[in-house]
Amino acid sequence: MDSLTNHCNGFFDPKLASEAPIMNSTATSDPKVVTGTAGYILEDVPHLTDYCLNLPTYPNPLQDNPAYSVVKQYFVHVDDSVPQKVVVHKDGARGVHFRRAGPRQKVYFEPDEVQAAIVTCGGLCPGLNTVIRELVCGLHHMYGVKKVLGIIGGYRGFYARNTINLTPKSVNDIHKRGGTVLGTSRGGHDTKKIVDSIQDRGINQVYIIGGDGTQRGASAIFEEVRKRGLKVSVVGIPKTIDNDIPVIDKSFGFDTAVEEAQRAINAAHVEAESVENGIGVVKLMGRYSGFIAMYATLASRDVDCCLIPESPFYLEGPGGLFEYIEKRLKENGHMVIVIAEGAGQELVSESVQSMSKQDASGNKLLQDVGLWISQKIKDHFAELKTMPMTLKYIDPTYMIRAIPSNASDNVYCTLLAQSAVHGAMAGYTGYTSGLVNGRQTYIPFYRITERQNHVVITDRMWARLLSSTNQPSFLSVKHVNEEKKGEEPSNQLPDGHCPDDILVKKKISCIHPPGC
Ligand SMILES: Nc1ncnc2c1ncn2[C@@H]1O[C@H](COP(=O)(O)OP(=O)(O)OP(=O)(O)O)[C@@H](O)[C@H]1O
Ligand SMILES: O=P(O)(O)OC[C@H]1O[C@](O)(CO)[C@@H](O)[C@@H]1O
Ligand SMILES: [Mg+2]
Repeated sequence: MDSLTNHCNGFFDPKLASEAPIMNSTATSDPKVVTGTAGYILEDVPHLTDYCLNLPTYPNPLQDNPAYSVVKQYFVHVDDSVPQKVVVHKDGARGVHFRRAGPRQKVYFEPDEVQAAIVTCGGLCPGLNTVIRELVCGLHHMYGVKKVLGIIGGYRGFYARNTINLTPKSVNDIHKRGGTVLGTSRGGHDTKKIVDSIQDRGINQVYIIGGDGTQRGASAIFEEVRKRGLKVSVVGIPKTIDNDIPVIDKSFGFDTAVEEAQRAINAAHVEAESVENGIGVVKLMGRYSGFIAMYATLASRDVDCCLIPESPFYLEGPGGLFEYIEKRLKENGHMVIVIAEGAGQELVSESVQSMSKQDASGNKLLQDVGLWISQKIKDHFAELKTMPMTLKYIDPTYMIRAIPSNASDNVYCTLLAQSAVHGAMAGYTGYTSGLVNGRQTYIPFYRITERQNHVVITDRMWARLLSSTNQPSFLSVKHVNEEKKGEEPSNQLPDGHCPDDILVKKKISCIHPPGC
């Protein structure tokens, strides 16, 4: 393999490989922001030509592909962008936009020149294999790219493990399996070693599938690649079962996980309603964000109480959980509680000795809130003596993420993967491929990594949940006002997502038009 094919200049003249790359004026990776009339802002993504001069372009091979040549306007117009907010006021600014994903007229790689690599990092999520499959097939069938490496075992696989060759044949039916055929890991991100490996192997397109931590790692890789002047497109594909990645509509595998959670909730409901004063407790994933618990609750309608990390609750006294459980049992004879793994951690730490351990990636390891709350409820009713009850605790944690993705997630994964490939072939880099308001876009890494997505408990979606379960909000009017005061003003958000458009404005600097 030619180890120089991923150098900006080495592609043309091997002698230049040892020299410093020629950079143009945008060599530092400041955000690329374009402004237009009526408050239009494009938060653009980096391009290889930002730092590699005189790169040759080639006609997109898709123009000769019979499947695509019949499509009117198949190629995306260079000025197409997608608004982050679709609800607007008549006098409001047009706001932040992202570059629309899709194939471009010109590409910056010849098929034979491409050496792609795919890696999966972080926890499992339904759909990982589908994304891998569609990256391989997209590269192969749409662009004629034959060389695709699978990096084994997450980031550390770049420098500590073997790679495998991925072909359309070898990935043909992997989408029917849960997990990731490449394996995954936490920790082990060593930017320099990873980029050394990218350089040594002649990799010039890197597809990095993973959650918030992974995207931070991808951003570091992009910066190092850029610093070294390598012609390497670094592309993130957002994966998170917790739906905690901001900006995007939702993450792939989320619907599958919510659907699978229904089975656990159904079981808890059947168990609970079959005995006198039956209580079913189901613990679902959600380290810092309670989206799975919230959507699983809304979908099921059998849940009487949903507890998530974003909504603090308390057990004893008026308005507390125990009071509500007693009331529900008196009214209905049974109840179901869904609790996200990150809920009530402050309460658990009070009663269980906190170990404050971290996993290999630095994520806080949580106490088992499901077991804890089940025991607390049992103790409460044992003390009460007047109300015998039966509690069944179900923990389907890993079952909801280790399954293959459902049909709609498969389609979603396919579009994500194909968009990622189109972007890399067109020379874009340093971006996450993501769905914004139903459209595929390229989002700069800093927008993905600057914060986590959380359920906003003063938003309509949480209100819908409260009205469907009739559970207490556990919040006083004072709390709600404080919560609202702490938020950035927002009027155009998808329900249940944090406002985030303001955050970035503090960080970005305009580069176009001059003087902006
Ligand atoms: N700030 C960071 N800089 C560089 N690499 C990071 C950073 N944070 C995490 N990583 C790396 O990213 C990989 C995945 O991180 P992590 O285990 O936090 O999972 P994740 O991508 O957030 O996915 P999920 O939380 O959904 O399972 C790990 O290999 C970790 O070392
Ligand atoms: O046990 P593992 O593999 O670290 O994964 C658990 C974590 O992964 C997540 O699903 C995020 O991917 C969290 O909800 C959960 O805390
Ligand atoms: Mg994470």
